[in-house]
Amino acid sequence: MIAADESLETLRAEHEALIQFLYLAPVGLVQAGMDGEIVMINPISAQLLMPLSPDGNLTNLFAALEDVAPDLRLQCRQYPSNHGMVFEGLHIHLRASDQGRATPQILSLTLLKLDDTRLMAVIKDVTAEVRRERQLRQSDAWLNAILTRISDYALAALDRHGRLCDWNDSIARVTGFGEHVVGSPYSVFYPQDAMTPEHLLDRLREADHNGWSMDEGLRLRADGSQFWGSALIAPLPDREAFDLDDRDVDHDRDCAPAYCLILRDISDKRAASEKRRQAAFCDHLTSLANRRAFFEAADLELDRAAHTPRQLALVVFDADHFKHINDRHGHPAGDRVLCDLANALRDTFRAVDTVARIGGEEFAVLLPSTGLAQALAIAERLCVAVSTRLVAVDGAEIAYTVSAGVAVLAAGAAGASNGIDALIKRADQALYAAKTGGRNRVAAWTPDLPNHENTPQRSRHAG
Ligand SMILES: Nc1nc2c(ncn2[C@@H]2O[C@H](COP(=O)(O)OP(=O)(O)OP(=O)(O)O)[C@@H](O)[C@H]2O)c(=O)[nH]1
Repeated sequence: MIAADESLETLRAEHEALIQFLYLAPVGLVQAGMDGEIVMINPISAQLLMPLSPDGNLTNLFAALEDVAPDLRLQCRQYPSNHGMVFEGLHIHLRASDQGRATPQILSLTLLKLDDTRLMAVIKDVTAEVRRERQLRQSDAWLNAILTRISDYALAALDRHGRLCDWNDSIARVTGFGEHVVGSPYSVFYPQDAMTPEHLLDRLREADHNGWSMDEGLRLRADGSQFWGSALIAPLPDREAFDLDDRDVDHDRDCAPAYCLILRDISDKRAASEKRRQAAFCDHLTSLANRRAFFEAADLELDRAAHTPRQLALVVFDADHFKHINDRHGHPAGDRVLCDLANALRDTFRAVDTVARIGGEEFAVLLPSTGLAQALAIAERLCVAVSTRLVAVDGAEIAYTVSAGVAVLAAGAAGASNGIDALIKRADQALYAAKTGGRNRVAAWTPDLPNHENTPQRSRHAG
């Protein structure tokens, strides 16, 4: 009897020590059921998750993170084994407006499946770490570019407008273009739609500002075939000083080499780099850009618009009565509808637009250099196209519709704006107007639209 009491006491002490550990652990820990219902949560997790919970009620892990990491539920459901790491160090990007914070925050989430009924989540604030990593990656890319064998590259001189100043064998070797390419903008090496004249100048400005500018993506050969390449642009150290915005015609100075372009065929590295990019920037369900990719693209576009005044349009799309579709056909069927909507978006927008899934059934498209009329027309086209589609799931054919809100940042307004959050808020107000106006429609933001932040119909705290 005494032995039984002692072992019970030991058990209690161990349990107490475990609880103490959970409470004092320097990272957030959450134990949940397979449906996300929270069983145990330590103070750090509560601190990090509470501001995200739509209703302030921290009872379900998936619900708390639904707006900022809509993939979780699906990934857990699809995890093939009865225990193991569902994912490790998933970065969840929170905007300032997600939490009423002054600065954005990045959380790292690791999710372990303990057995068929239990999940354990480890949550950390990695904002500072990620910033440092990003700086290191940029330096790495630059060093790599310098150190790799020069024969892999096409090397070209560009004038201050980004036009090719001369031609050499390396250009022919990598791209197949002949001497006639001299005088063309370097976008001649990019597929149609992948670069606008503004983007071309943006890259030059970024090179002026940062010392270099690098991008990776599909490139074009003279015969029309495409390859996966990187393009590094760096200002020449001994170029004549000039102001890019100075459009005075001075022929000699106009044609003088001002930048070097290093174009590289990295097709053999595409698989590895695509895998890395997909993991970090793609939405797991739809393969569209995820929230992180969207906000990074938005910051870049706003920065560009602040330097070179231009319009920037944002369209937010939201599937109508989606809860009803889930309730009637099941969550997996709902997922299929979301994938169908993603395909429709992909087919409708240009390569220079950023098409992203930014919440569960919410999508956003950023259209650089686009005005209101054009954005409205393309959003309308998408809504009409979707309303005529049927998604076949398990013998049923599901019809669905979407509503859209459009907001445009006027040329010259980027510098004075409160960033992308303000633009999202406007597009959201317009979306709300489209919803209350009957759904399956597009609405544009106007100053008289009500601020719906606290209305119960739409509880969105993201953006
Ligand atoms: N299948 C599926 N459903 C999701 C996902 N993310 C969110 N949802 C569901 O989307 C639904 C959104 O519901 P509500 O916000 O009430 O909006 P709604 O029913 O679309 O109604 P309106 O937006 O007002 O037209 C909820 O039922 C969520 O569970 C997902 O990844 N997959």
